[in-house]
Amino acid sequence: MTTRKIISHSIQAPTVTVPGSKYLANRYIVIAALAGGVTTLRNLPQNDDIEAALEAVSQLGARVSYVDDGVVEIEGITNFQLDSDITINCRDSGTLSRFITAVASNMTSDVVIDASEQMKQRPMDEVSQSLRELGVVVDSDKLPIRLRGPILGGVVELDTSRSSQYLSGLLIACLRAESDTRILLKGKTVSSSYIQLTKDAIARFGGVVSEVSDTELLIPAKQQLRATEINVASDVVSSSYFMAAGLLAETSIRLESFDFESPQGESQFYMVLEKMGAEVVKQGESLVVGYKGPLKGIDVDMGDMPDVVPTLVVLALFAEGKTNITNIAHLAFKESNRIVDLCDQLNRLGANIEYSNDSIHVSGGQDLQLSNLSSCHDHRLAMSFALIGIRLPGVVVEDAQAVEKSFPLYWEFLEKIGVKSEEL
Ligand SMILES: O=C(O)C1=C[C@@H](OP(=O)(O)O)[C@@H](O)[C@H](O)C1
Ligand SMILES: C=C(OP(=O)(O)O)C(=O)O
Repeated sequence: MTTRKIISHSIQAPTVTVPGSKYLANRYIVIAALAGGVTTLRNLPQNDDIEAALEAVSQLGARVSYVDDGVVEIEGITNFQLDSDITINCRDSGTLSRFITAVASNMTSDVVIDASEQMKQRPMDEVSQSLRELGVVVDSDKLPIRLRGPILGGVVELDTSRSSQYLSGLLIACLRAESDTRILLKGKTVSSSYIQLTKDAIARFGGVVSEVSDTELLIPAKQQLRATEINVASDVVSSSYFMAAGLLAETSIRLESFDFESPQGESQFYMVLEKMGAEVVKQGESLVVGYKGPLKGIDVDMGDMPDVVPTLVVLALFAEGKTNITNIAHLAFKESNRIVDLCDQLNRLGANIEYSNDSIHVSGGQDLQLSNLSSCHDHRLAMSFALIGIRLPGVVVEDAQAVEKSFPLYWEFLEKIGVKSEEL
């Protein structure tokens, strides 16, 4: 475990281009594995989750070639019956665990899906139960899970009130099912914009998913997906840390190649900042977020922007007045419990944050005292906590290497924009 102290900053209107989106990459990699031919992915982010995804599809028989920096070719699986059992390690990735459990259900030989101890605590029941209903043999509702396909198809009820990833995984996996699949949604779908991200990714490979109604989806059977060439757009969540860094340093920040077209909820985080009083300017493909004066607390529903809640809470600590964040019960099932762990850690600074099972209430402008903050092995807490050092130099982030999950170069990126930190 590494510990980092944020020492000082000298941020002055920097320009940043963040790496490619892990969200898009996760989708393209598994869909490419099911497609015929060779897919080329450019601007692929290099991080632990994506490494695990590439390893997983290559274990299933896709041929993965590293062509150049950030360029990978994936030749789709041709033989869905492997000679021996395999065990896939999803490490800390919830997205991969949910997606690959469904995708590997197309194999007619045994596959074991495993993951880190942290990931094993996150729910998988909805995935295993729905796959069983679709004809897959699944031995457990918790990781590690041993399964054997194929996916026969049919009608399945799916509860998407804890995670949208269950549905995204099924939409991708059932493209190859033996007969049509109808998915009937139960409960309120959380993080619903991620479903559109999945549908768009499927469409890029020529796949079809029809929306029969708000609660029913139809996936035609035995689809022949076509390999393609994709330049992975930039990561909208990684961008959030630099927007926040600029505002905390009372300067502006320019994000180049910002993915304005993304359906992912977090791509609209700049609008939340605008509501708090930031100046936001779109210049071609760049987004400039500027400081106009102290930010103001707001009331905001973050149900569809789950992954930038830690960034927002850190900003809210330094805003005037109260920020009330609602509709976030699903944050309990992330790498950490992103309601309880996030707030308990920040309260070590004397922040006085209140929370319930689906909301966080931050009173800005409290007197903060230096303290060590544990990331709780959650990359998003590590990256957000580091930003506090811009206002409170000396803050220490424990378990700082958690950033490797999505953004291993985070500390170097911070250094480049003028935030100095050191490993203790
Ligand atoms: O489909 C995806 O890529 C993701 C969906 C969201 O999860 P939930 O649907 O579980 O909220 C998000 O928090 C996660 O980081 C990635
Ligand atoms: C929750 C996250 O990822 P995952 O669910 O894939 O572990 C995240 O990246 O913030």
